[in-house]
Order: sequence, then structure tokens, then C-alpha cells
Amino acid sequence: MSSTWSLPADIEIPVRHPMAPEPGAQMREHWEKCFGCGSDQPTGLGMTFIAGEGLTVEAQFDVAHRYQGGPGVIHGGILSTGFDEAMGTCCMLLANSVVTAHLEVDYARPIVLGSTLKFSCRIDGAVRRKVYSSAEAYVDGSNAPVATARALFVQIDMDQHFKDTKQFIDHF
Ligand SMILES: CCCCCCCCCCCC(=O)SCCNC(=O)CCNC(=O)[C@H](O)C(C)(C)COP(=O)(O)OP(=O)(O)OC[C@H]1O[C@@H](n2cnc3c(N)ncnc32)[C@H](O)[C@@H]1OP(=O)(O)O
Repeated sequence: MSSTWSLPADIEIPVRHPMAPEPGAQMREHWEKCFGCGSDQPTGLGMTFIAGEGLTVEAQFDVAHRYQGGPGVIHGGILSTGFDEAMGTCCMLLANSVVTAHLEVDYARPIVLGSTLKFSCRIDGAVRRKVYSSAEAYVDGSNAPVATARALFVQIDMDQHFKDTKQFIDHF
């Protein structure tokens, strides 16, 4: 790994929200038209999420042929999208809405089309509105991660953040 990523000295471990899904329960999509998780987004990844213990989430999606980058393998941007969505959903264990401020990925192995890509994500800590997360991605039959990622999410006020794009919301 070539990352220079480091966590801030004043980081604290936040409390999982009491209303967060129980460990083992499926976590819902955050927006039905989202490319990562939306059920009303036919070209999207269709990711699914299971809440883990503590501040952890497991996520996955099937690597369809339309996600091809090089011959027979996933496009790197799609893999990064998977991390973004999985780690962002993990932050929802705190029951606040977040957006990605920083995301970095180390690509360790090519990922073959047709694989099921699985993500193990966690919240590493928080400072004010900042939530720090890290994750690894695996494919079946491999104990070593095929990629790793670290990200910073920032908690937002939904009404304020999307005030100029409300016309895209037909219903909640
Ligand atoms: C969809 C909802 C449903 C919930 C969704 C759950 C799953 C979602 C998964 C997909 C998520 C996405 O792809 S979201 C789409 C991609 N991301 C975006 O479009 C975000 C675009 N950026 C922004 O809107 C803005 O820059 C924000 C909101 C990130 C921050 O702006 P702000 O609200 O004005 O706050 P600001 O004061 O600037 O920053 C707050 C703190 O974060 C730090 N900070 C900000 N950016 C960075 C950065 N790149 N690197 C380091 N630190 C940073 C600041 O120094 C500050 O630290 P300190 O002073 O406190 O120390």
C-alpha cells in the first residue's frame, strides 16, 4: 500500500445509533435512484448491505459484464464506487446522512467479471461532522483482499445539501 492516510489525533469512537439495524439485519437503500444501491436504478450496482457488530457493515454486488474495464476485469471506477457506497452505508449506523469528502483505493488484484465482490467496512472514528471509514474487498475463494480503501465522510443536513436539486426527488 502506498497510502499516506492517517487518522487525526483527536479522533473519537462514535456510538452506534440505538435505532440502527440489528447485527445480521439487512440495511435499506438510502435512495431508490442511487447508482450504488437503488432498486429503481436498472443500470446500477444493486448493492446489498448487512449490518455487522459494532460499527461494521458487510456489503456485496455481482460484477456484471457491463462493469468491464480491461478485458474480462472490472473497471477501477466501478470498484471505487462499490467502496464509496459500502463505506457510506456503514456511516449510516450513526443515523446521520453523509457525503463523501475523500476516498482512496489501493487495487491489489484484478477482479474477474462474474465475481461476487464482498466488502468489509467499518467506522474508524469521528471528529465533529467528519466520519472516518476503512474497508477491504474480497472475491470468493480468496482470503487476501483484492482491494482496500479509506475514506472521509462528512455529515450533512439533507435539506440544505440538496436544496438546489429538489426537482430530482419525485417522492420520498
Ligand atoms: C446522500 C445522503 C444519504 C446517505 C448516504 C449514505 C451512502 C452514500 C454513499 C455515496 C456517497 C457519495 O458518493 S456522496 C457524492 C460525492 N460527494 C460529494 O458530492 C460531496 C461534495 N462536497 C461537499 O458537498 C462539501 O465539500 C462537504 C459537504 C463534503 C463539506 O462541506 P461543508 O459542509 O461546507 O463543510 P466543511 O467545513 O468544508 O468541512 C467539514 C470538515 O470536513 C473537512 N473536509 C472537508 N472536505 C475534506 C477533504 N476532502 N479532505 C479532508 N478534510 C475535508 C473540513 O476540513 C472540515 O473539518 P473540521 O474543520 O471539522 O476539522
